Amino acid sequence: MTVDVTPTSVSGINIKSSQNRLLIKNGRVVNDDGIEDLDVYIEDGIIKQVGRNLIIPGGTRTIDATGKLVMPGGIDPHTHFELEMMGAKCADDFYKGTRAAVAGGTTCVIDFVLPQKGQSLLEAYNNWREKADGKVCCDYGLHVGVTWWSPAVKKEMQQLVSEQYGVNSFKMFMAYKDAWMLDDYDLYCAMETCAELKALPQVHAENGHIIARNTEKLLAKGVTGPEGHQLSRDEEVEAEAVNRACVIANQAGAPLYIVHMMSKSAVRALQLARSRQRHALIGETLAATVGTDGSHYGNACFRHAAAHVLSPPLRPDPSTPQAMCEALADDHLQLIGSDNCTFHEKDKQLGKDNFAKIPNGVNGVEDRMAILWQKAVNTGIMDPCRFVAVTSSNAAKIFNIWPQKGRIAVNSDADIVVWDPKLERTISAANHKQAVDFNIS
Ligand SMILES: NC(=O)NCCC(=O)O
Ligand SMILES: [Zn+2]
Repeated sequence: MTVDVTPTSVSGINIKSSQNRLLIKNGRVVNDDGIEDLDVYIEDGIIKQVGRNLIIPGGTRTIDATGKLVMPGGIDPHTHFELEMMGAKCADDFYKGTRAAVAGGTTCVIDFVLPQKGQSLLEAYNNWREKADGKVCCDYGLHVGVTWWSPAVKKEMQQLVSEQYGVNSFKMFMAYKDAWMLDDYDLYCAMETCAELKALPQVHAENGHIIARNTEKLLAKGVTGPEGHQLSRDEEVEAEAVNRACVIANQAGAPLYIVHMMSKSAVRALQLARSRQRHALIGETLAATVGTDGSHYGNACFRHAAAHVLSPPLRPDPSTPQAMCEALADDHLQLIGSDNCTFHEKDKQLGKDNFAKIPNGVNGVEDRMAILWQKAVNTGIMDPCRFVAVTSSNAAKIFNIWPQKGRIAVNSDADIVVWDPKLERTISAANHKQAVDFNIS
């Protein structure tokens, strides 16, 4: 991600007030380490006072948050806006995607720059900045993908971590053979470079060679529908790659962040690796796997089944969603992202006769916080403080973003959501850049 925050554009959002002073009154403030009944006063996008009976200037716009929770805005560590992959382009651009994010209570997203094989990382980074700047409705940062390896890539990684770019995380793929996948040698080199640069390596952990061979075998047997997607890459294929990625990170002397962990087997592999690892192992899961399971791949309707195709896939084991909530609650996993990567129906049709050609990706940037609230907080698996940790403050800490983010405290950026526990969603959000609030109901 970059440390820079680009200016926000709020065009198109129903702005209720352009005042730069806002008081959120009578709410319960939730941080990752406690809950208190407090009022929050914001001026020019910065939290100026937190307490009761605050003395504030006249004419300040007030939100009555009685019965509501006042929480740090969500940070979604994993989105793909305007990404081109598998012959299609994601339906959400940076405007639509970040607008949806804010409507769901997320005030910062971290997207992925994914260079084509052979493409300059700097060129790809600049392209992504061009796509996003001026369009985003909330803060954003960028992780950069290392999709091929050479001394030139290493040099560009060194440049990208400089203050000019501020990147501090690089993502490598162990899947998508013949596209973004790195072999183990190159993955080792990339992780060593991350360790040298004090950047955080991230991996998509699935065994791309096994997936490729299983796909050939399934197609030869006449399995062409979306059910073939999960059959070609079961839990073991994910867990093996998690273990291998941890071993390589350990050898490279690097910490490791594993994106979109989708199965109980993968979480077990991560837990096992933690007992021997020299550096931190961080696990992210997705709203999709907390929200539902892989039974959709058996749906007779191609449109329905293909809409659920993402990698790693949703798992057929129906106990997976609850297990993922428990893993987040117990700190076996540390974050929940959306991996928002939406495709129009016509694009999913590219794989009508061959599941391996269905563009991979689902929605979730708007729904991430509500899904976790419903599945984990309302069920008693997780308390609101842990909810704040896994949806916001852990990302702020892990990616070292703006230390003042992810926390409701004096002098923090006023990225705030007012959360209605009865409606199970945000009813209002304040964005620090313009100190506006908007009603999304
Ligand atoms: N996850 C997925 O299926 N699509 C987005 C690209 C990726 O992260 O693998
Ligand atoms: Zn992704």
